[in-house]
Amino acid sequence: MAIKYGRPIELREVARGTGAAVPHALDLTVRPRRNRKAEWARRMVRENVLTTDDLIWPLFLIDGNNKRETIASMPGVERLSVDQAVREAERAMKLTIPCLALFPYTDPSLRDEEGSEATNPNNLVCQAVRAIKKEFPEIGVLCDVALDPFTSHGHDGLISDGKILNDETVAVLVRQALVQAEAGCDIIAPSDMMDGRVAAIREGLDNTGLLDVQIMAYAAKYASAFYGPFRDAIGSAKTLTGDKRTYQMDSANTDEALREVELDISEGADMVMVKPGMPYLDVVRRVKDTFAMPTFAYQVSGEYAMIAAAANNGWLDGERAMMESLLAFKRAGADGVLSYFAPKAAEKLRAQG
Ligand SMILES: NCC(=O)CCC(=O)O
Ligand SMILES: [Mg+2]
Repeated sequence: MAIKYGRPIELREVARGTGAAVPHALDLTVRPRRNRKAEWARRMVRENVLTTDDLIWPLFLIDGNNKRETIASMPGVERLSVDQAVREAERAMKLTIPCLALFPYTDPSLRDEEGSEATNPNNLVCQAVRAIKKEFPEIGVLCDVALDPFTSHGHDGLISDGKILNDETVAVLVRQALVQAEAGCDIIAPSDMMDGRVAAIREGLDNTGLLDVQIMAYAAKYASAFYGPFRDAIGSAKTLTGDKRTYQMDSANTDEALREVELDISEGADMVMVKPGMPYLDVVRRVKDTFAMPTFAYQVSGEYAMIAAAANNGWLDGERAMMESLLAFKRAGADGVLSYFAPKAAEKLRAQG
């Protein structure tokens, strides 16, 4: 006799209730709310989870010693001297955040038209990479590749006659990537949106024997108003002339994002990124579904600032909004999120056990 699983039909509807019909009960067989009736039940059917493994923590660097500077448009985020960045690396280790991303505030006296400080093997980023990797070799360090923290005009590339030069910029970006990789960074993340930079950087790394250095391409990076506070943080807000729409993507497009991502993968990107985050979750989903690559999203400074400002005004429950916004990236298919909330979110996740 075949084994029958499940209860006989006549037993199914025997509830633990009184047996009496509920007045005004709707004739519903399916009641989705049953699976939400208690925390244990909600946990059991939960489809997506956020863990500390999903977080990449961006840090801002500044010259000096034992220095921490607040950033007015990013409450709770500071610029850190290298020694303080090492302390945050220790905090990240304890919080089991797998990776840090480094962004420098370059002293204005070191900024020039060509962004030459970007290729100085002893610049702030390289110093921080060496210091962090020396004390905490087990934490991942990601370095951004683009010229905007280093140029007097605040653009990511070289300019001639008001135009951003693609191929000339790529040559400089390769040199920037090499000094960072030689300092010991684990992931090179080109954020400049020049065409062909991933292939050129991969070739440069491979020719130098840096075969294990990964590339996370800012593959679909949009020209966005949400980067405002970041430009305050790295000091390029005041100096930026014009906008970045000839190289960053038009926010109206998603097919184009797929073509950009496809190119970067074909050029050797190990991981791809969509940026900004929350306003572009549709792009994250399409990229993940199309390429099944490790896919990251950047919850950028403006997204952080909106939540932080509303929370500081008492208009939002900041902690809940933070966790909900981060989980949204997982739901959209992201494998991880670069977020200024990383340490706070990790603390909360660890407190929850
Ligand atoms: N290349 C890194 C960024 O541009 C970050 C933008 C932001 O957080 O607003
Ligand atoms: Mg591209």
